[in-house]
Amino acid sequence: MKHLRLSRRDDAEKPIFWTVSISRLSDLFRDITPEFDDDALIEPIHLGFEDAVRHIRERLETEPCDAVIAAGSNAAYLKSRLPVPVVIARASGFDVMQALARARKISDQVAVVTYQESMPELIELQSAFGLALVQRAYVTEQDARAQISELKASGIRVVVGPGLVNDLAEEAGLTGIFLYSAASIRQAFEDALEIARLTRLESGRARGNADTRRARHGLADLRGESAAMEQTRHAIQLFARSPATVLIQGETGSGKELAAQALHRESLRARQPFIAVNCGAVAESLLESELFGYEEGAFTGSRRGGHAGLFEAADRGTLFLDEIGEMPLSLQTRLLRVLEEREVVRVGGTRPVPVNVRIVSATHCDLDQRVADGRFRADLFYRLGVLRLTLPPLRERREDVIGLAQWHLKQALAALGARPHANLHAELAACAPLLENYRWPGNVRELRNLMERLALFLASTPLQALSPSFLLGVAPELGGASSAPSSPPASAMPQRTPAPPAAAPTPEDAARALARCGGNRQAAADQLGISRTTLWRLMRREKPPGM
Ligand SMILES: Nc1ncnc2c1ncn2[C@@H]1O[C@H](COP(=O)(O)OP(=O)(O)OP(=O)(O)O)[C@@H](O)[C@H]1O
Repeated sequence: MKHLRLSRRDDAEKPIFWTVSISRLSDLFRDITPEFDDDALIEPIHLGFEDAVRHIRERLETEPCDAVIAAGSNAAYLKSRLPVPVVIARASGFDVMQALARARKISDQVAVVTYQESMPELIELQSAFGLALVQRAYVTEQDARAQISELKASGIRVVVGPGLVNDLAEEAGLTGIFLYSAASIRQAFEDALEIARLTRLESGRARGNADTRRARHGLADLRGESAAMEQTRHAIQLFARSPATVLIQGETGSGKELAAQALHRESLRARQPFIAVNCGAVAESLLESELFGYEEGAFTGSRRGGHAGLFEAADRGTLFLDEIGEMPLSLQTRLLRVLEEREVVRVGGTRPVPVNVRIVSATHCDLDQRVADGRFRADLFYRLGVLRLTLPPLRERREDVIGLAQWHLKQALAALGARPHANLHAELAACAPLLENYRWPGNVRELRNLMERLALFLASTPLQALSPSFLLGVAPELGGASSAPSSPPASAMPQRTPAPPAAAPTPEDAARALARCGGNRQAAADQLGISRTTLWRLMRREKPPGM
């Protein structure tokens, strides 16, 4: 979901979030906050309910805030009383299962107390966990307190619930088990980033920035001396002169978005917005209103005055529709109409708004096949692909591997404040058999990630020569092994011969990486050398355990 997140930026540009909690949720907020330092300014507010509302309302008179992040009844209270978006951190099914497993170790008489709604599906887990489960829902603090004393009187000793419930349970001499995991809090922070992005886009605050910051990359950033890359750059220059639609095809990490940005930067629209949206990562209903906008009253919760969609926001610029193959059929019809009429009608509206937008779309999937399967409209396919650009996978242009490796390694070393070895080129050339024989399922993104990993080890051991055996120690996958090491390799590590190419990550690999990274999608994607979009794709294919 790289498009749903603004890139690393100066503090002045970062969205501002306030996390609001009085319970032990504050500790979890505090622990997760540093992970988002590059993306947002996050400040804790240790207040709840009325006190929090009063405090926040006062501050909002003089200070900006893009979203408030809270959980449980406190979040619901704030949501209906604050004029800024309130993102509610929600416990996932996995959180509940983890909490129950912990509770089970203490007692087989467990109560789950949640805000407003109980979880009927938990009944089925009773026998799996060998538990006698009691479920309660509360509305107010008083209500929660009363429920807990009833539970205590009935012999319950362990209570699973949000922060307030934990505090009350412990006050009553029971054991409280906290319901939220780090992963659910991270998800709330991600949601807040997305909301800030959409709100800023709508208010026009980010529109000026989008001109140069969302299209950050130009033609020179698409590196590689192979004939295929030369041709790609040439085609981009040529296509930039035309207003026609461009369809970019290529495997994950092969540079499709870089190419789209370069196309925009080379075109006459370079000073106008470049707006990217991932058609696969946004729910159908949200994608519709995000793309086309909506009128006031179009649906419950719609904003007063309506909302301009991305077509309107990208007016005179470029709209990059990534993962176009994932666009639902109903929206395909609507998109086709916009392309033909050159005007959008907002959801719930009747008035056409003229738009002048160049559409560049990208896909990793075989769109011809989707058309043949009836999953993608043939007329839209032709309309989107007046011009076509295909980015070759890295394994088909092995002559680019060493140059790209050197460039990304130098960048990564510089980011760590470390100097590259004077003979870096020769050292990498000696590693060429390993690097060039590898299959690179994640293409240049995977190569970049690997170089970042290598830079970390080289920066921590400045006297270490970059030899093939050292490289293999850092990146066993180059020799056919699948796991990454957790500590710097021993320099005397024996060299292994390259094994058959590693396969692309599977949904199971994605699930394992997510578990290793505590649910942090960016970290998991980086570990696998894939984009968050690809990770998301793999997760969608993953069957929930036990099914
Ligand atoms: N030709 C290239 N030169 C230098 N770096 C590249 C090149 N191609 C890709 N990269 C690197 O790989 C990263 C991923 O590229 P990009 O996001 O454009 O891939 P993509 O094809 O859009 O991937 P996905 O389908 O997974 O979204 C870039 O951020 C860049 O660091």
